[in-house]
Amino acid sequence: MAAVTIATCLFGLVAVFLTCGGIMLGAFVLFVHYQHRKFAHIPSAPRKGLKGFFLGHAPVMVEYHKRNQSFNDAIVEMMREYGHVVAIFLLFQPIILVFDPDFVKGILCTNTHPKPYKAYKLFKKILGTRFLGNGLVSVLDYETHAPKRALLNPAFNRKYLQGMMGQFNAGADVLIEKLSHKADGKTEVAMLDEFNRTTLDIIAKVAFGMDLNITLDDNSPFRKAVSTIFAGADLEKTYPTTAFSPLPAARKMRKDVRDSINFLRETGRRCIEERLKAMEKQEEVPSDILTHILKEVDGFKKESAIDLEGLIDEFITLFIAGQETTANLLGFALLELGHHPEVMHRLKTEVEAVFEDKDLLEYADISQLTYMMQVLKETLRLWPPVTGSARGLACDVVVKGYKLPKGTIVSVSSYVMARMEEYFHDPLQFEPDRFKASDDKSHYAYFPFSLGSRNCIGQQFALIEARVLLAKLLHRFEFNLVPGQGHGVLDEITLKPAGRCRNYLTPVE
Ligand code: HEM
Repeated sequence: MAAVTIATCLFGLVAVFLTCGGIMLGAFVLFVHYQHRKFAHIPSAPRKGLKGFFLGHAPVMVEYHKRNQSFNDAIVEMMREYGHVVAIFLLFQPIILVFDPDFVKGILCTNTHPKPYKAYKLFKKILGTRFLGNGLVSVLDYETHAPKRALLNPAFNRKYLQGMMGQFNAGADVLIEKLSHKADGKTEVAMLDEFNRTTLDIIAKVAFGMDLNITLDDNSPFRKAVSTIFAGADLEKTYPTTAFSPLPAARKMRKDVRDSINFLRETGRRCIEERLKAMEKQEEVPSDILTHILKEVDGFKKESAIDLEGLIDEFITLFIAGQETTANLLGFALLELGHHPEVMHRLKTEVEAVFEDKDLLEYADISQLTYMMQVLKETLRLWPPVTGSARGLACDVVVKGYKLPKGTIVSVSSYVMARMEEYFHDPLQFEPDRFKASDDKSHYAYFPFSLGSRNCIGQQFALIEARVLLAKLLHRFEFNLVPGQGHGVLDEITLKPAGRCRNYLTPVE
C-alpha cells in the first residue's frame, strides 16, 4: 500500500515537473517566435533549423571566432547580400544593423537614444562581479552621463595633455631601452604585447601618478589581472552560460575574474584615498588626471557628480578603455607598415625630418607628423579596435523604409562602413593618402572614436601617445615582420591582430 502511495506521489511530481517544464518551454518558444516575427520585415541571413531558431546567428559568431576572424566580416557579407539594414539574432536577441551615414548621425549625434543595458551589461559586470559599474563607458542614460563627462572633460583636452608630454616620452624611452636588448635581427618580438605593457604604464602614470613598471616586470600582478578579466569577458561574450554554469572550469573562471577585478578596484581605492589624504595635508601631489578630478569635486565634500565608488568605476574605466585600444591601434599600424614598405619609407622620412637630434618630442613636434596621422587614421579605418556602438531606440524610427519600433537595439559599425565602396574608394586597400585633409570624404561613415556626446574622451590622449611611441620606435629600430602574418584578427571585446604583430628588430644605422 505504502509503495503504491509513494509511486503515485512520484508519478504526480514527475507529471507536475513535466507540465511546468512544458509550459515554460512553450512560453519560451512563443517568445522567440514573437522576437523573430517582430523583425520579419528586416532582411536577415538564414537561421537554419532548430539550432538557428534558438541560437540565431550566435553559432556563426562562434565559428568566426574559432577561425581568428571577426564576426564583423560575416556582417560585411550580410551587408553585401542584404543591403543597408540587416537583422541579426544573437540567441534570441534581435539587433538591427544599419549602414547609413544619416542614420549614424541621427543615432550618435543626438542625445535621444541611450546605450542599451543588454549591450553594455558585460562592461558593467563580468561573470557577476562589478567591473566598470557606472563608469563613463557603461553608464547608460544621458542625464547621469553628462555631469560625469563634464567633470572629466577638462583633464582630457589637448592643452592639458600637452603638459604630459614628458610622461608619454618617458614611457616610450623605457620600451626602447627594453627593445634595444632584443634588437639583434633574429629574436621575435610580439610588439602587440609590448604595446600593451607600455600603454598600461603610460595611462597609470598620466592618469593616476602610479609607477606600475609593467613594461619591464614580467610578473606584474596588475597586468595578469587585466588579462584574466579580458579572458573572462571574452568567454562570457562567446559562451554566456559561463556566468552561471556549475561546471568546475566555469566556477574557477568566475573566481579568478572576481579576484582580479577586486584586486584592481582595491588598487584604485588605495590610490584615491592616499591622494585625498595627501591633498588634505596640503602635501605636494602629482599633476595628473586624478588630482584634477579630486580638485574639481573638492575631495567629495560638496554635492558632486561622483562618489568614491563612482570614482573607482572611472579608475577601472580609464585603465581598460585607455590601454588595449591604443595598443591594438599601434599593433595594426606596425603590421600594415610591414605589409607596405613604401608607406613605411615615407613615414620614416617624415619622422627623421621632425626628429633631428631631439630626445624629447614636444607637442609641436608631433603636430608636424601629418603623414603619420594619415597612417593612424587609415589604420583605424580598416582596423578599428572598437568596431562600433549600440543604442536602444527611445521612439519608433524609420530607416530606409523599414520601421524600427521603440526599444529596438540598433548597432552602427565603423568596421563595416569602412568596407563599403560607396563611402571609400577601393575600400580594402590600405591607402593613407585618402586622409589628406582635402580628400577626406568620410562624413559619418568613419567613426572609430564614435561621435557625439558619447564619443571617446581619450581620442587626443590616444593620438598623442600613438604618435610619440611610433615616432620614437621608428627613429631607433628597423622592423621586419615575422613572415606568415596575414590580416587575421582576434575579436575579443576589442579587435586586435591575431599574429600579435611579431617582428624582428635591428637598430637603425
Ligand atoms: C585608439 C585608441 C582608442 C579608440 C579606438 C577608442 C574608441 C572608443 C570608442 C569607439 C568609444 C565609444 C564606445 C561606445 O560607444 O560604447 C570610446 C569611448 C571611451 N573611451 Fe576610447 N578609444 C581609444 C582610446 C582611449 C583612451 C586612451 C582613453 C582614456 C585615456 C579612452 C577612454 C574612453 C572613455 C572613458 C570612453 C567613454 C566616453 C563616454 O561615453 O563619455 N579611450 N572609445
